[in-house]
Amino acid sequence: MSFEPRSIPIDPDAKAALAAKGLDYRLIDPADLDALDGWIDADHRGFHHARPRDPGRAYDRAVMAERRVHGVYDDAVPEPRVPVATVSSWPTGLSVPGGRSLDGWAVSSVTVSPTHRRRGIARALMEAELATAKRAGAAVAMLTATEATIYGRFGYAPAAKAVTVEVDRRRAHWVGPEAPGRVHYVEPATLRDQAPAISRRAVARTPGEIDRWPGVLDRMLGLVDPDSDASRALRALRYDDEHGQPQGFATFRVTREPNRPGWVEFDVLAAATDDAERALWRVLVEQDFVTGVRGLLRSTDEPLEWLLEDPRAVTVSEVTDHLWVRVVDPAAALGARRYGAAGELVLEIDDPLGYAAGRYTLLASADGRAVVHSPRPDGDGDDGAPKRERSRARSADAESVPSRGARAAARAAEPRSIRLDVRDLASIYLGGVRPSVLARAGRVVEASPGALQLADRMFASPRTPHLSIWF
Ligand SMILES: CC(=O)SCCNC(=O)CCNC(=O)[C@H](O)C(C)(C)COP(=O)(O)OP(=O)(O)OC[C@H]1O[C@@H](n2cnc3c(N)ncnc32)[C@H](O)[C@@H]1OP(=O)(O)O
Repeated sequence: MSFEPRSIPIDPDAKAALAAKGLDYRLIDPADLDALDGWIDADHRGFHHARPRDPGRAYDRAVMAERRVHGVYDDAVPEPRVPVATVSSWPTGLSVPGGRSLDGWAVSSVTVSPTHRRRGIARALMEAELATAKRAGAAVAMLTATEATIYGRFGYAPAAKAVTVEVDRRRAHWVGPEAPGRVHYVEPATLRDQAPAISRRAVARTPGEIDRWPGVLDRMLGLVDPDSDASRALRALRYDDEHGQPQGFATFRVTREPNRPGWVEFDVLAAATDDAERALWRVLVEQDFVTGVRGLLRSTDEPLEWLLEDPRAVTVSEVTDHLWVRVVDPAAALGARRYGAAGELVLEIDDPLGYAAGRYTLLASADGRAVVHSPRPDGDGDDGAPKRERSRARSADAESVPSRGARAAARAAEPRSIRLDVRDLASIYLGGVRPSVLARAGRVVEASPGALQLADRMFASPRTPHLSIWF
């Protein structure tokens, strides 16, 4: 999905709702630098950051020029050029199981000034973003959240987790295979040309990752403000495969007191291959004169403990809901991913805001591809599934049914169905949690026997979903 995000008109409902509170909801023209700088100041203040200065401000201006940036203005404040609320958004791909990229709508920079909080400003902004996502043709909206209690009311739910991984250096004895390629130290600036392609491939193979926006790799590589202390402390590693092709990179810092062993800290490890992932981990954990290694925003499913003689050298903490997803077009979202098992499953989705409500029939074949049928607009109850697709999916699904009689019964039966809220759909969508776990929590309801077991098998993802950046 690539288009000018500012081409969509401003949401009239939010404009009217905020005008009724004496506030002006505006879409900012990035060429109006005074307005953009006021917005950037409000965004920094809203997240309790220090006032921005160059070159960070120049970076923010460049990033926001690619986005849809809204501010909410109150003429009664002493500095009316600084908005009392902010939000930014942009179209971007979300990797889904099977390797495809789903059209998504990323939402970020949601702040409301403490002087204007709890008057429904964030609600107006968030509802407008959903309407805009729908107009943009996105299948999902998505965000990363400061607090886990804010976004459920708008239909978002955790879809991919992230963890902090710590490794005790003294116990980190490598027993994993040798990678066929080599890891090199490189200057971060030399990665500028290679990082985007490696990163694209790493994103594509991991459900839950979103496309990297222009400029973010410069920030990761410390190139936005290369003379700052933080950037100068950054070291970069690159893995080249046995043919000399770059397949992964990582950046890290060592924090230490004088004459004391330090800690290796990193939050960037992008690997397009398993060899690259292993080799980079190895160099990170096998450093001398360090106490340990701390990797931030890592997967819940890192292979690391299986690569060390002592798996207890690895500890996992700060397990967080990281990627939040809100399904706005279930047919497009469900049709984009591959499924872990063939079958026919009906999803009866409840959505208080209406976007995803309805009955969706998911027909997955043995190769994992699926077609999705939703009710016809005339509401005659026929899901419109072509008979040929239905019988193919059913017969593949019936392979596990033992007897001929049972197979016939299964074929004659109504398709299996589950009932769930749009938030639960978001949580099972990438395979981050099994539908049966949400059923145990009293959220997903098995509407016909065997439906949960089928749903568990279908929604399973061969690779655990993971998002390794904040956005
Ligand atoms: C995607 C991102 O950008 S994540 C970043 C979120 N922003 C921050 O954390 C910055 C600091 N916080 C803030 O700026 C504000 O507190 C915001 C943006 C979270 C909320 O703004 P407000 O305008 O006060 O929210 P608003 O009045 O519209 O509240 C809407 C609903 O959310 C609830 N709510 C708002 N903030 C919170 C919160 N921090 N925790 C729990 N519930 C909240 C309100 O109670 C209200 O509930 P209801 O309508 O169901 O009764």
